Amino acid sequence: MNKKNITIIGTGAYGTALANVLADNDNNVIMYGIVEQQIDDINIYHQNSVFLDSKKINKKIKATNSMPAALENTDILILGVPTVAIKHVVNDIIKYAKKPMDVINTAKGLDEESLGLLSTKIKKYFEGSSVIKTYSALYGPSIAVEVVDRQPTAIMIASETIEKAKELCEVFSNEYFYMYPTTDIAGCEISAALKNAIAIGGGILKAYDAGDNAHATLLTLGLNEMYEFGKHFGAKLETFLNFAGLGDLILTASSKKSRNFRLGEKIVENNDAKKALEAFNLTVEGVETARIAYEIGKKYQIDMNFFEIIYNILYNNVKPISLLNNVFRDVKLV
Ligand SMILES: NC(=O)C1=CN([C@@H]2O[C@H](COP(=O)(O)OP(=O)(O)OC[C@H]3O[C@@H](n4cnc5c(N)ncnc54)[C@H](O)[C@@H]3O)[C@@H](O)[C@H]2O)C=CC1
Ligand SMILES: O=C(CO)COP(=O)(O)O
Repeated sequence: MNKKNITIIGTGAYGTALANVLADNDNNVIMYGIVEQQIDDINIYHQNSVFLDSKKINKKIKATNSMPAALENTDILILGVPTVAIKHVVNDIIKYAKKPMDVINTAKGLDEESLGLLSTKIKKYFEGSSVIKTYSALYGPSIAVEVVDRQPTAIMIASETIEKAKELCEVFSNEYFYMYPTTDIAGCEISAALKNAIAIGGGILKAYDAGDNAHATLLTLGLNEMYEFGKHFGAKLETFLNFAGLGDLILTASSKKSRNFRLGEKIVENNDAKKALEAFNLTVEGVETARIAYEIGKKYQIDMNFFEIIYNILYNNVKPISLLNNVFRDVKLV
């Protein structure tokens, strides 16, 4: 495989983890960031301590605060910022990119405006420009810190064609990072977004010490609601059984390494979602997703008992105990 020139937008936890995989695979990797401290940390100390403690990353990774410099000769562009920042960064990318690129999104969210898919929105942002050659996105259980530790990780890449997905698998895959190709962008995206809200529920149940039976039941109900939701967007069942669906749901709704899970625990500690959110200064995509999923559920009359409960806890001042009291009552399976 030829060396690729890869630009990662964002110097956060996941962007850094992917940079490490790609540099380990001998690609040229440059990260674009807006926080000087993170850029210096990467360039000088070969670490990104705000997100990943003092774990060392590949010395070949470079970082810059100059978008034009970051986009000098890019073959593959990775959007490594949270959903809320995507519009802003794409505007700049269009201004400074020099040639058409394979664009890969990593954000896990939904589109609020159209009550639809984030991929549709991202492609729309690029519309009319010639800088996007193909669109793909990464999904699956991959907590950044474990990827940086080179612990075995398996995820999916969803592209518009299977040929492109397979080609990109070659770029990312190595002995600790396995990538599975698919064209089911909708299934992957819905799984990835919705599991974050379910992970908040996982943290809530854990904090109440609800037990392993309850936890397993939540995962089962959550997976069913994810699929019920996905059907409205033409998603395929097999994606929900793959790394993007079942895999990421099990991970994030069970692990203290997940920020969404930890937010759930904090909500119980505070007995109040608003207070917990005020004190929680980390990227938690599940909060916005719960609201948008709830709206989409209403629009398409999708039966989503779990999402209604979690929405009410997050936005309507309903106490977190209501998850324990209600989620096991109105059980509907696919
Ligand atoms: N952390 C993880 O383990 C994983 C995260 N993801 C997803 O990746 C996406 C990014 O998450 P993380 O890396 O975890 O977030 P993070 O909170 O660790 O980092 C976000 C980064 O984006 C940067 N940023 C924000 N606005 C920006 C802008 N306008 N221009 C340039 N940079 C900007 C911040 O400075 C920060 O460096 C999220 O959607 C998340 O769900 C996916 C898989 C694993
Ligand atoms: O999506 C993730 C792992 O696959 C990361 O989960 P959190 O955003 O909850 O930390």
